[in-house]
Amino acid sequence: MAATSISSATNKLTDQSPLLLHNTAARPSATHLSFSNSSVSLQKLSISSTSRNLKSGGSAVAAVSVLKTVEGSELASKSRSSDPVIKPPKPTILVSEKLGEAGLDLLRSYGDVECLYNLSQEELLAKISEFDALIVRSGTKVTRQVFEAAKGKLKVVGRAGVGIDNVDLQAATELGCLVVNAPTANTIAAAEHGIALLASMARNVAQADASIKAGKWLRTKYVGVSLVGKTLAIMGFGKVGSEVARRAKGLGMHVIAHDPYAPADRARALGVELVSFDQAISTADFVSLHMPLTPTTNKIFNDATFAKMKKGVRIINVARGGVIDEDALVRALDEGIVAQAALDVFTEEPPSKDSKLVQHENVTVTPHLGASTKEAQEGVAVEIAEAVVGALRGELSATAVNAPMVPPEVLSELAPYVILAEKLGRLAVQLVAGGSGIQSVKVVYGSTRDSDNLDTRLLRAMITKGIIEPISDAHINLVNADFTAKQKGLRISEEKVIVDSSPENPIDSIQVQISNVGSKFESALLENGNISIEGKVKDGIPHLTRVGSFSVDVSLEGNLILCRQVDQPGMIGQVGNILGESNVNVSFMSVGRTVKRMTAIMAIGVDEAPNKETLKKIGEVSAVEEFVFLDL
Ligand SMILES: NC(=O)c1ccc[n+]([C@@H]2O[C@H](COP(=O)([O-])OP(=O)(O)OC[C@H]3O[C@@H](n4cnc5c(N)ncnc54)[C@H](O)[C@@H]3O)[C@@H](O)[C@H]2O)c1
Ligand SMILES: O=C(O)[C@H](O)COP(=O)(O)O
Repeated sequence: MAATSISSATNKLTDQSPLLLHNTAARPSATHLSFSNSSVSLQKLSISSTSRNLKSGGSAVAAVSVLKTVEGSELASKSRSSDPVIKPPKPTILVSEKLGEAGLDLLRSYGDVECLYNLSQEELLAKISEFDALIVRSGTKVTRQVFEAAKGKLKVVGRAGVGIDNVDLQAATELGCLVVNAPTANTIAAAEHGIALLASMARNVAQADASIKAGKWLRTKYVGVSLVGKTLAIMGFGKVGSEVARRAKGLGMHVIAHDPYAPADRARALGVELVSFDQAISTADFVSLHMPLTPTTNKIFNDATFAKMKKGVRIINVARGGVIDEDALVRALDEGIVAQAALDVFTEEPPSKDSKLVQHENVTVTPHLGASTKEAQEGVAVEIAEAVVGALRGELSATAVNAPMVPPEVLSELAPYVILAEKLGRLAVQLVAGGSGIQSVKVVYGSTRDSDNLDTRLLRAMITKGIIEPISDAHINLVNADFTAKQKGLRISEEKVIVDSSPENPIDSIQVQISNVGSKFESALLENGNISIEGKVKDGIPHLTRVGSFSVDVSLEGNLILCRQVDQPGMIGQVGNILGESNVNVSFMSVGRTVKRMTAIMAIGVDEAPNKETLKKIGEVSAVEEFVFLDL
C-alpha cells in the first residue's frame, strides 16, 4: 500500500515536570490528508470528493515526549511552531539529610533545593506535598504515610547511599513514585570501615584507648588475636563484601563467602570459596555481614545461628543492624559463643544509651560511619544528584530501584512508538462494550528483531496506561504499570512476530487484542472474538492501520469516528456533509474494506467532538450499519 500524506507537525511541551511516562503534551490535532491508491484493502479516496468537508484543522501537533523536557531543547529545536514556550516552574527538591556540596550544587543548577535536616516525621508529612523530589540517607523513614501525604506531587525519592530499607518501596511503586539510589560511591568506604573494625576489634583498640584515657595501662588485659591464617566468612558477597574479601586476602586471611545470588566466577577470581550458610558460620573465626536488610535476612543471625558458630567467633556488622537479633547477640556474648562483636549499625539508630549490646565490654561500636569518608560522601552526593535530576527530566535512571531499567539507547529508539502504544491502548478499551470486564490483553509486536533484541517494557507500560487510565482514576507510569495491571486483574501477554521491514525501525506494527469481551463496534472483532486494532508509526506520527480485519490508515490524533457501512458510492460525502453541517472539522478520512461492494469501514478523524444530534444523524444514514465515536 502506498499512502501519500501531508502533515504538519510541531512540538510543544508544556511541562518541565518529571515525565516518567506522564503524557504532558497538549492534545494533538493535525491537518493530515491521507490518500491510498495501490492497496487492495484500502479504497481509493479522491481529494476532490472529500475536500469540501476537509477544512483545515489546527496546524499544531503537540508531540508527546516521555523522555525529554523543553530544557533538553531536543524537541524545542525540532519545533516548527512560533508558539512561545511557557517556562514551567523549577522542580522542588527537599534534602532531608546532610549531602555533599558537589551534589547540592548540581541539584541547585536544576531545581529549587531546600535542605531541612532533622525534620521530625510529622514535619516531613506536613511538608512533603510541596516537593517533586526527596533526597534522604539512612536516617529518614520514607513510609507509606509520606508517599500518601505527597498527594501525587512527589516524583522521585533519591537514597544517597545503598540501603533502601528505610524507604517503603511497595508504597512508592503503588503510588507511582520512582526510587533511585547511589549504589557504588560508598562501597570502598564501607569495605575499609569493615576492615578497620575487624582489625581494631582483634586488637582491642577501642577498649585499650578508652582505658588509657581513664588513666589505666592494661597490657595484659588487651592481648589480641592475629588475623593471618584465620578464616573469615563474608555473608553477602556483593560490592562491599567483595572489597572486604579482597582486603582480607591481603592480610593473609582465608576467605570464604556465602551469597545465594553471587556468581561463582567473581568469587573464584578473588580466590574466595562460596559455601553454604551453615558451612560459613560453623567454620569461620570471623564473620563479616554484608547482605541487605530484607524480610528474608531480618534477624537471620539469632539464637539458633549463634549456636552453630565456632566458640569464640568474632562478628563484624557494617551492613544493617536488623540482620542480627540483638538480644540473641548479647546472650551469645555472655555465653562466650561470640568472643567479640564490632558493630557500625543497629536495629534502632541511634541505639538507646543503656543498650546492653552497646555497653557490652566485648563490643566495639561506631555510629553508622561506614559510608562516612569525605570521598564517599562527595561521590554519593553527585551520584544521587545525577540520578534525581535525570529522573526529574524524565530520563530513567540506571539506579532505579523500583522500575525496570531501560537503557538510554532503548529509550530513544522506542520514543516514537510510545505514543502509538498509549493511543492503541486508549482506543482498544473504548471499543469494549459496557459491562465487559477486561482481563486479558494480548500485544503483538511486528518487528524485524528477534525477542532478545526488542525491549518492550516501556511500550507495555504505555499500553497499560492507555487501557487503564480511561476507565479508572489510577495514574499509570513505568513504575506502577505492571503492579496496577496485576491489581486490577489485567493480564497482559506479549508476542513478537518477525516481519520483513526496514531494520532501522525496531517496530513495524503494534497490535492490541482484548479477549473475552463484547465490543461496541462489532467490526473490530476478529474471527476469534477478540477486539483487535493495529497501528504503525508513519513519519513520526502514530497511525491506526487496522480495525478488526479491516485495513484503514488514519493518524491517531484528536477524535475518531469508526463507521461500518455498505460499500457503495457517496458514503464519504453523506457522512462528511453531516459533520460539515455541524461545523465538525474532518482532519483525516480513510476507508477500508475486505470485499468490493460489500462492507467497508470508514475511519474519520475529527477535530471537534460531534454533538449527540450529529452522531444520531450519522446513525440514521441508511447504509451505516454501526459506528462508534472514540476520544483519543
Ligand atoms: N555501614 C554503612 O554505612 C554501609 C555503607 C554501604 C553499604 N552498607 C550496607 O551494606 C550492605 C551491602 O551493600 P552492597 O553495596 O555490597 O550491596 P550489594 O547489593 O552489592 O550486595 C549485597 C549482597 O548481599 C547478597 N544477599 C542478599 N540476600 C542474601 C542472603 N540471604 N544471604 C547472603 N547474601 C545475601 C546479595 O546477593 C548481594 O550480592 C547493604 O545492607 C548496605 O545497606 C552499609
Ligand atoms: O546503605 C548505605 O549506603 C549506608 O548505610 C550509608 O548510610 P548513610 O547514608 O546514612 O551514611
